Amino acid sequence: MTQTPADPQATLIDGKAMAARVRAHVARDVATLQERHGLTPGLHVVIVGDNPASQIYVRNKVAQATEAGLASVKHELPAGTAEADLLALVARLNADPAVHGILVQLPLPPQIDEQAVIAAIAPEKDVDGFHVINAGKLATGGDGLVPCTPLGCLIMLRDRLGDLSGLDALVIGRSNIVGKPMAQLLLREHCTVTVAHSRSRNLADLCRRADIVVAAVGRAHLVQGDWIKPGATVIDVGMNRVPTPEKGAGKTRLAGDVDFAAARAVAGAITPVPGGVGPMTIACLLKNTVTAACRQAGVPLPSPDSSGDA
Ligand SMILES: NC(=O)C1=CN([C@@H]2O[C@H](COP(=O)(O)OP(=O)(O)OC[C@H]3O[C@@H](n4cnc5c(N)ncnc54)[C@H](OP(=O)(O)O)[C@@H]3O)[C@@H](O)[C@H]2O)C=CC1
Ligand SMILES: Nc1nc(=O)c2c([nH]1)NC[C@@H]1CN(c3ccc(C(=O)N[C@@H](CCC(=O)O)C(=O)O)cc3)C=[N+]21
Ligand SMILES: [Mg+2]
Repeated sequence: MTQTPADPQATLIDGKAMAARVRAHVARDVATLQERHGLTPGLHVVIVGDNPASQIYVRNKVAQATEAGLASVKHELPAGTAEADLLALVARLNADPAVHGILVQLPLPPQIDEQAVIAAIAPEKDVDGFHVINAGKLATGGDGLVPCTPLGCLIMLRDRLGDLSGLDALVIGRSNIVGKPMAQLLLREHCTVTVAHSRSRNLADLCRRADIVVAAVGRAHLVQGDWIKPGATVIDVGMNRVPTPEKGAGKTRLAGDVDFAAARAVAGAITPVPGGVGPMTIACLLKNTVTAACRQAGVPLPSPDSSGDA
């Protein structure tokens, strides 16, 4: 973990490879459930409108779910869908015993209240872990469904560091879907957790004290290399499209919230973007669907303590 002159670069945390291992594990569990109980976990993904980035994510989610042996269905609704119609679909999926997981892709068009839709999903089918019941369970020590992105980050952290107890963790960002649940998970792991946001002062100093930095902001290169404590573990959740004029007009590339090249020279380990948190998010969605299906069917998880389970 310590940097020596012979090893000046941080270890890359290969989220893509780790996600493939989690998915292989999910696939084994799905096969076991089929064999022992005739149970096929079903994941239904709902997308409203034709945001191209959302279309790609949803296609990847459905394809990876299918490959792992889940029954996966995509529901595509037009951009002008009324809230009542989306709520009616959610109600139908809630009532269908073959549906174990429901994901409504965010963001939703402006005429639809996202909170109302999340609240309408049956908490036991809320594989995003966004429902207030699941958020409340995470905050109070219950075993609800945990949001996929923070869960993926935690699996990577535990793979890298083992026991996280007592470590100083900084989470940058306080959204309900990433920052807050990430902070709750790290607290559950006995870290000393600081949560920073747009009003935080001295972000650089907060960062310099952290053994673990999770950046979930949505601003390319916000976190500078000289903010990183030598040897720290850096998890970059950010997914930012930045222009690459050298590749031609209008071309972009994906970048995280961390100045990767600079941070890599100081950190002990760091996730790349792409190939870090993103693939783990999708793998954890499949994992949550299997967890949800087992609970709904009243059967035990085939392998409860596997693949860096949180
Ligand atoms: N890889 C993956 O699987 C996923 C990636 N993402 C990516 O992660 C990033 C964050 O997503 P999300 O949580 O939904 O974003 P939000 O926009 O909901 O939240 C961003 C957070 O960052 C804070 N913030 C904004 N500017 C600063 C700043 N200058 N300094 C410190 N904090 C700041 C905001 O503070 P305040 O609360 O004060 O406004 C807010 O808490 C995005 O790039 C998103 O694309 C998201 C989900 C999944
Ligand atoms: N209800 C809901 N649940 C979500 O989990 C959800 C959502 N809405 N809305 C959008 C965000 C974003 N998100 C990503 C998942 C995977 C990658 C991913 O696989 N990224 C690849 C690269 C993808 C690319 O190249 O564009 C990577 O980082 O390697 C990215 C982003 C889930 N989200
Ligand atoms: Mg948002």
